[in-house]
Amino acid sequence: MIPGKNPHHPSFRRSFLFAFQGFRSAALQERNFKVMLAGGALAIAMGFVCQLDLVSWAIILICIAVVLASELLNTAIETVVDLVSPEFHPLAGRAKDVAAAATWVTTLLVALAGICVYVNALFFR
Ligand SMILES: Nc1ncnc2c1ncn2[C@@H]1O[C@H](COP(=O)(O)OP(=O)(O)OP(=O)(O)O)[C@@H](O)[C@H]1O
Repeated sequence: MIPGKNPHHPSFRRSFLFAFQGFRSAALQERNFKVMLAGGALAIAMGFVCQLDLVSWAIILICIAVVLASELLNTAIETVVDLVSPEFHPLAGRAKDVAAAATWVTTLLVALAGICVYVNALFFR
């Protein structure tokens, strides 16, 4: 909470608007997040092409959510690091590198999970 601000929590509607504002700024300004949104759209299109069953759709949607959420968290961490350490500092660099690694590990494993789902839908049904 911002110091000195009204201690009452914002309403759900206002909280949702703040979250939407964060999503919008990431979608407009972050190249990696744009790429991941495009990847999510592609995954959904492939789901229709492969005529996924309900459980496979659930797996694909969870995968998309995990990747987008990890990129949003990575962006949040980078933003805070830039705020508290605008100058070069090895710990700032480490924090950004580790946050980026989290995104890439997630993306890699989600891509493998997605391939399993589509291969199963195309060749084993
Ligand atoms: N303040 C800093 N001190 C030390 N190293 C830093 C600092 N800021 C960035 N770095 C190093 O530069 C790398 C790139 O940082 P940058 O802020 O450009 O993020 P990025 O990789 O461009 O992120 P994105 O592409 O997601 O916006 C970091 O991973 C880190 O290794």
